[in-house]
Amino acid sequence: MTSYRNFGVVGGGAWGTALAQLLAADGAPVRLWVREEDVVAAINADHRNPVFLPGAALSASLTATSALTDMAACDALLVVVPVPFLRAVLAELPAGDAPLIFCSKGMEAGSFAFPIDMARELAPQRPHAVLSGPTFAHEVAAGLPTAITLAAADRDLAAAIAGAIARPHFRPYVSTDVIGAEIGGAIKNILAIACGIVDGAGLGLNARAALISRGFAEMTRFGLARGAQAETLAGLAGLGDLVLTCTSSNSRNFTLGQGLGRGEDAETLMADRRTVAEGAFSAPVIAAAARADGIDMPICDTVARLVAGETRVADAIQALLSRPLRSEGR
Ligand SMILES: NC(=O)C1=CN([C@@H]2O[C@H](COP(=O)(O)OP(=O)(O)OC[C@H]3O[C@@H](n4cnc5c(N)ncnc54)[C@H](O)[C@@H]3O)[C@@H](O)[C@H]2O)C=CC1
Ligand SMILES: O=C(CO)COP(=O)(O)O
Repeated sequence: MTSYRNFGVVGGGAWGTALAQLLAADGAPVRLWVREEDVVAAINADHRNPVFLPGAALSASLTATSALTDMAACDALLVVVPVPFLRAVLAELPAGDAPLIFCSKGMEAGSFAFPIDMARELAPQRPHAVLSGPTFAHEVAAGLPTAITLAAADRDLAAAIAGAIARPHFRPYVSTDVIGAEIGGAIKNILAIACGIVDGAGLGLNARAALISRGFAEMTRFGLARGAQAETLAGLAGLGDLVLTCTSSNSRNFTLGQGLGRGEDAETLMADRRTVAEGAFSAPVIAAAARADGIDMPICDTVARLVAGETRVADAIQALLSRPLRSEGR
């Protein structure tokens, strides 16, 4: 079985930096591609990423570069670029046959592509995998216990990557259900916004539990229709991540929702922030994909309309609560 030793990480936000640190903590050399020159300089000089992961001390063996060509020497690449910017970065990646392991959570506007779909189009010669689960970046960087799904269509590839990135406190579970892992991560972000809205509007914990549960029903409907396995959606990359981000103000999606719930508008909340709340990008895309496929996703659709400023929180809640009664299995 191939063993991967020379990892590169493409994307120096909070999650890319935390994953690079995970792999470099034992002194292994890890190359991190970072778009922002000030962040490259801070990582190489001070071993810190003050913009995206303040507070985490980084190993000296983790080095940053702003040249994508420097990633050509790596034998596996973790790709951690937010989905709206992913296509442009993939198009600039140097050619090679090192596997791409996608760690971003979202669906692209217009194409309805998940990261793996973009990779099939732009880097078909490379093997592909998905890494997704309940993983706040600052906790992984701090070495706190974490479990995650590592999915690849080729089980041997998944097992080889899982073995190479596993650490005593970081435990990947192997799966071949790539689409399930991608759908779980993309949809939980949208539902985290919904739960933040409920929190910001002071609607109580019953409402939050109802949203998690009915939101999971939406994730399951969408996932099963696209060939995902129920056990993946009920696992770390689906329900596990849903619970994490729907219950914590460490989640950027949840805090965006809290602002919306307090009555602030989405444009103001998202202006000037350098971090991403992927759910705000994915909500209209998933809602449109579901509509096109005839899949009922009222919560995701409502989040999309709230983020677009097309409805107010009070009206949206009223509309959701006044839907006709139905059986729970639907
Ligand atoms: N932060 C976390 O705890 C976790 C994040 N993720 C996912 O990882 C992905 C990346 O998120 P974070 O690392 O948290 O990002 P972040 O929010 O910390 O930083 C924003 C990132 O976007 C990049 N960016 C901004 N404009 C860009 C452009 N025009 N072209 C290319 N890149 C651009 C920045 O360089 C930076 O890397 C997202 O899909 C997120 O959902 C997944 C698991 C955990
Ligand atoms: O995906 C995450 C944890 O698994 C991070 O969530 P946020 O992007 O909402 O902060």
